[in-house]
Amino acid sequence: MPSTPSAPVLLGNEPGSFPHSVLAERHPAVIRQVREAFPYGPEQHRALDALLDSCTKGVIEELPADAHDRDRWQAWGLGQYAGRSWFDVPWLWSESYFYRRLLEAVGYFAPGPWQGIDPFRPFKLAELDSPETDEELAALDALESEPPPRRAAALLHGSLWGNRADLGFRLSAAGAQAARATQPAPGLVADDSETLWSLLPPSRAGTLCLVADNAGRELVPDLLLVAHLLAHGSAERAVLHVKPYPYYVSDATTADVVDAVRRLTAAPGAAAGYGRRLWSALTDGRLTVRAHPFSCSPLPYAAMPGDLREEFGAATLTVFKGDLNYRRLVGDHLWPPTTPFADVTDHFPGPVAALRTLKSDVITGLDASTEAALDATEGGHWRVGGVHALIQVRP
Ligand SMILES: O=P(O)(O)OC[C@H]1O[C@](O)(CO)[C@@H](O)[C@@H]1O
Repeated sequence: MPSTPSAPVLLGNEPGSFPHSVLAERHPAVIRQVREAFPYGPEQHRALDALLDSCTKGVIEELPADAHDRDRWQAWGLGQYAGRSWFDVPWLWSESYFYRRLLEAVGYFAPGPWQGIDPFRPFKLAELDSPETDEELAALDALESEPPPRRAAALLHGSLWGNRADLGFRLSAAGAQAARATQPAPGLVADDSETLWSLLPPSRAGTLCLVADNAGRELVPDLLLVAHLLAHGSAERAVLHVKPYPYYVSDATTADVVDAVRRLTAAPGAAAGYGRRLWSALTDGRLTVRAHPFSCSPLPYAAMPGDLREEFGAATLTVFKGDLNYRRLVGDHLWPPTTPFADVTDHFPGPVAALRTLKSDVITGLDASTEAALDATEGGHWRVGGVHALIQVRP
């Protein structure tokens, strides 16, 4: 990326900044919520106390010697960061490691009765079962009479704005207040949807990769979009990339995909048809689910391993959903907002798109007038409030 200006990596050590609030306030709130959601035993409570102490006042500690993924985390920088404050290392790294340690504290990885029990599952299920999800699914009935391109556009926007439904984000009072303050004026700050559709013409054979973000009310519209694209020939195959373990509270895992598809098949009206199509696409291999370890890595996608690079390189289009995936795609830097999206995704091996609502300071690809208008009307809140969104594409 020779023409791209360098920009500072985001750290969490500036009091008053958004990253600092995530480490100092949101992570303790996540520990509290998880503790209250399950009847964990004394050992787990002690481990959660220790994590709370470490992540707010202590330093990053090594993984236990017998941890199954110790080598992987060493390769991802653990040796370099151990012993340093959680606030002084790259924010992305610190957040990712927090979720890794939280799962360990509740016994998610260790053989035993709590192995594989998702500490965020109650919150994810509550959202999937909510009246809002019912309403969103009922709205599909009216779409049935629309011509396929209009239906596709509606489903694309459903998937995009579904990214507002982020359980971790709601734990931040600042984020929720900012969102309320500027409603009801959500707007797209960049819209490359025409380019996106040009990469998915109805007759095109090829593979669509969708790098999913949150479960529940984001994953459901993601799946609806995938079902539509498969049914209308915009993609012959689709690969849904999910997380190999629970992460950032509501990120989707394979279990969440199963819950979402079952929710669709059991729904009344048109939603059930989408569910049945997804079920058969999964069964016959047109839709596959991938849970690559790198999906939970604390590193940007510029550092992805060869197998993933090959896979994305062979896809017709890879769509990255959500804020965190955006940060990892463009690099977790405080870029000047007018930095071209094409420059910061230069490393990516194929056509790539981002569908994201804005929930962190990272932003690229704005035109100068949009940036000026946002700054003038909202100060810095537009970056983190979750009320604006973007569709960016690098063919
Ligand atoms: O679910 P998303 O859209 O990836 O958002 C994750 C959120 O979590 C954060 O990492 C903060 O924890 C923000 O960057 C982002 O707002």
